[in-house]
Amino acid sequence: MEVGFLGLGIMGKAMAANLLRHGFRVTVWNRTLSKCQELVALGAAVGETPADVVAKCRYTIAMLSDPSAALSVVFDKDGVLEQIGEGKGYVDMSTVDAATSCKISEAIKQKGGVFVEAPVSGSKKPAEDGQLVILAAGDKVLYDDMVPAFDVLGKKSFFLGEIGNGAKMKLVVNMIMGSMMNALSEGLSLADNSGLSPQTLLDVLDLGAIANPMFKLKGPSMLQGSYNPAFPLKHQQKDMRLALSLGDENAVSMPVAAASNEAFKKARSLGLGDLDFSAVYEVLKGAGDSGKA
Ligand SMILES: NC(=O)C1=CN([C@@H]2O[C@H](COP(=O)(O)OP(=O)(O)OC[C@H]3O[C@@H](n4cnc5c(N)ncnc54)[C@H](OP(=O)(O)O)[C@@H]3O)[C@@H](O)[C@H]2O)C=CC1
Ligand SMILES: O=CCCC(=O)O
Repeated sequence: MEVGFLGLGIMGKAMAANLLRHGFRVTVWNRTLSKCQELVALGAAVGETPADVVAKCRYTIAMLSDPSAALSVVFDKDGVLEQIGEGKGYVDMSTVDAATSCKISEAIKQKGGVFVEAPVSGSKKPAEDGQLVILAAGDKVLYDDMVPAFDVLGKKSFFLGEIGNGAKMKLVVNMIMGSMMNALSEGLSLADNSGLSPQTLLDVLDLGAIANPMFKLKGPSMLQGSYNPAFPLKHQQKDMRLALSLGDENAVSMPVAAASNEAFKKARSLGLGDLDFSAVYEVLKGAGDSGKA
């Protein structure tokens, strides 16, 4: 199967490499074109523009940072819309809001193409290992066509119906994840500031009812102040913002998420946006320290 791949950041690079390893023919494009070279070494071809990739491939996948990047790659000059049409499918796996997805879907349909949104749960390592959870919605025929690729990229894919449902599900999941990261950070800080060993707290958590892979993976590196980005904090804050906006639209009160968003915003304002989202611990640790007598 031949696919195009737009966006070779942390996730896109791992996902495109995975497709190549499994025998897919892949044509890649990235805004910073030099990032394509690593994929070329694995056998990828390069497109000069998103339009170029879509012209060449029946199916094109995108993995881009945020709504503005997702829209730009479709609607701007040399974008996807210039070449999409009858017999071509576009699959956006970026985390965006439902309105962005709907706008892209409508434009692609007007040109005769088909569209699926398919954001993912799981980070850099699951992307490298083909263990993502795919949250797809939109055109069911295109979804079925993409199953061989989804089977390589993920351990499970869900088809959630109409466009927007994949985006919404992803935002709900990440809203919970961001709030949990804040709760863990506050807990580590409280343990530390009240004379307990934060490492022992992690050991206790790991044996109880709230043990989870995220605490297990991120906890030890947070205690070392090591925040090598798997999931950049700026993207987590974007997801909290979009989830809060979904809450606004549906009159759902989300005080925990709102407070967590403030902590992520504060972390961004301190220049931590490109670090892993667990770097929010630096903000909450700081709050604890400043409270000391
Ligand atoms: N990292 C993670 O753990 C996960 C991330 N996600 C989501 O996946 C998406 C990608 O994440 P990730 O790979 O971590 O992000 P990165 O920041 O590593 O990569 C972002 C990608 O988007 C491209 N990009 C940004 N702005 C534009 C633009 N205006 N026009 C064209 N291309 C643009 C970047 O190009 P360039 O190289 O030129 O900057 C890069 O290829 C995000 O929506 C994120 O929320 C979902 C699950 C997990
Ligand atoms: O959007 C990023 C999600 C990261 C994860 O699921 O571990």
